[in-house]
Amino acid sequence: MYIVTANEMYGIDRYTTEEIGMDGKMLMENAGRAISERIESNIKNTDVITVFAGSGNNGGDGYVIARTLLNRGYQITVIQVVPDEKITGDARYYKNLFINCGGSISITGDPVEIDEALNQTDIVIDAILGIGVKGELREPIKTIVDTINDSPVRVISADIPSGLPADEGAAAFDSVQADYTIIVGYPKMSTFLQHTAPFYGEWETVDIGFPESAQTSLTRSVWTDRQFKNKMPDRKKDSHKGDHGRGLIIGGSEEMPGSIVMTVRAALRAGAGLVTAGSVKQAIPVIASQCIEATNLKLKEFDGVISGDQSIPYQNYDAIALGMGLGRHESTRSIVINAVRQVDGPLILDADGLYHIQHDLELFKGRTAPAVITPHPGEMAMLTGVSVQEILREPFAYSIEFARMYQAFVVLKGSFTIVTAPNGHQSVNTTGNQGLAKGGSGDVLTGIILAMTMQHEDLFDALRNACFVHGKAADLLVSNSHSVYDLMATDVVEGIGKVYRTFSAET
Ligand SMILES: NC(=O)C1=CN([C@@H]2O[C@H](COP(=O)(O)OP(=O)(O)OC[C@H]3O[C@@H](n4cnc5c(N)ncnc54)[C@H](O)[C@@H]3O)[C@@H](O)[C@H]2O)[C@H](O)CC1
Ligand SMILES: [K+]
Repeated sequence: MYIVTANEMYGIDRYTTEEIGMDGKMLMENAGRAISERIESNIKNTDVITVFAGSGNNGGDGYVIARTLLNRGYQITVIQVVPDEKITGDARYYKNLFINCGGSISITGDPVEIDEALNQTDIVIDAILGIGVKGELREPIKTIVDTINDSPVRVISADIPSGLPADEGAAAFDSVQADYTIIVGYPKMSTFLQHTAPFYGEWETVDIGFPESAQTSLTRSVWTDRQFKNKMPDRKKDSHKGDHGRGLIIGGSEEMPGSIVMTVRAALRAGAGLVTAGSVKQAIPVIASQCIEATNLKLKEFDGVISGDQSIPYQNYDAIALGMGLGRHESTRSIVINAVRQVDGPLILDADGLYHIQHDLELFKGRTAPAVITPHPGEMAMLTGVSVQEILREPFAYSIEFARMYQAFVVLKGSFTIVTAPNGHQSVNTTGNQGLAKGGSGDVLTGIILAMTMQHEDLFDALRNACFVHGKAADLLVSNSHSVYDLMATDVVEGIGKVYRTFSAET
């Protein structure tokens, strides 16, 4: 499922009308009808419905919905929140059809009248503004949006909650709070941003007839169950441990032996053939007792942390993960710097590994094998020199800038983790829940990433599948034996098996 910006959506619209030759009116009729079908399956036939229609094509969709539901016997009226001369083009055409079918319209922006209407309404269809919203809401629309939000009525938004920007980047906005949004064509970027996603309520998309060829330039999508299943490599019956990768995980310190344990366990559960944990001698007994399946590599230490002054036989491994529980001691830094310089297979940097590389990012440009960074928004802010708020406001843009500039894969973690490839292609993960907002979750993800990297031919697929498995494990656990309160990172490791069983054709 592709994710679009407003501009990309307008481009698809233009292509469909100008190149394919579909009439704009037909698209609007298709949109209004498809939305009406979904509305019908979400309401009672006794519900009193009010459509709020604005001046643009979103208002036009509103008039198609009003006519469709009126003709199906629903009690439905329209409040047009802009003066009549603003209704032009296709929207005017559909307004006239609604009137010709006996529909009734009141034209008002008066909050008292609107409040009275809301008191007699069960369902609001929000067709005030679509993806054409620009800047702050003007009056009377701003007050109307507040009035709708203050009312207990159920709100169904057409395409996008009115006022909400389709794209990332907006700091402040007023928006209708929808209970349910029926999105036209493709989900917009704001469906997957932490601060804008909640305005959509539940959502789904409707197909209005855009041709497949309209999608060719799109590079941003949601990673789905089906894609996970398609891209998950088969395990051959005659395979042996060497076929599933030999991974090295470097991290841990005397004070923090736990996080590398979670990474190692997750890598093994996720299917890595052989995993070696490289750490200080003080941490190895903990790692060895918690993951008896792993082998250990005792690294030189300095004051309880891994010493930067040593060489590591990276060439013996298929992929390396580095950083969890490493600590921020100056003497550890050159382990990270040297790894970025020397590891000539896939290198995954996480946690303190990212801290140590922050001033030497240029080294990524000299690598011949891929690098993966797995920052949370705070770490991404550190790496890019902007605030966390800025990262959260434009996670797609900051990820793409980093990935392109340093030719690295970026896994920007969050409620919608975004995976970005060096060529700028992006994928959003929608599995996972708030139970994952806990210490250790990132360590587990890194272990899964390491295992997936060694089992997939394509690294972008590996990263997307890793994020999928991590979130899905949490989802399955929360829907069965756990809750978003008690879920721990170690539970998520155990949940990996549930994901594989659920998606495996053999069980
Ligand atoms: N191909 C498609 O995606 C289709 C989309 N449809 C629907 O059309 C809208 C987009 O329509 P558009 O006319 O471009 O924009 P809007 O309806 O969002 O409204 C523009 C309208 O709003 C006024 N306005 C803009 N900003 C503000 C503001 N801050 N305050 C107040 N008023 C504002 C502006 O003056 C314009 O008059 C899309 O979302 C779909 O719902 C088609 O129906 C089918 C094809
Ligand atoms: K809307």
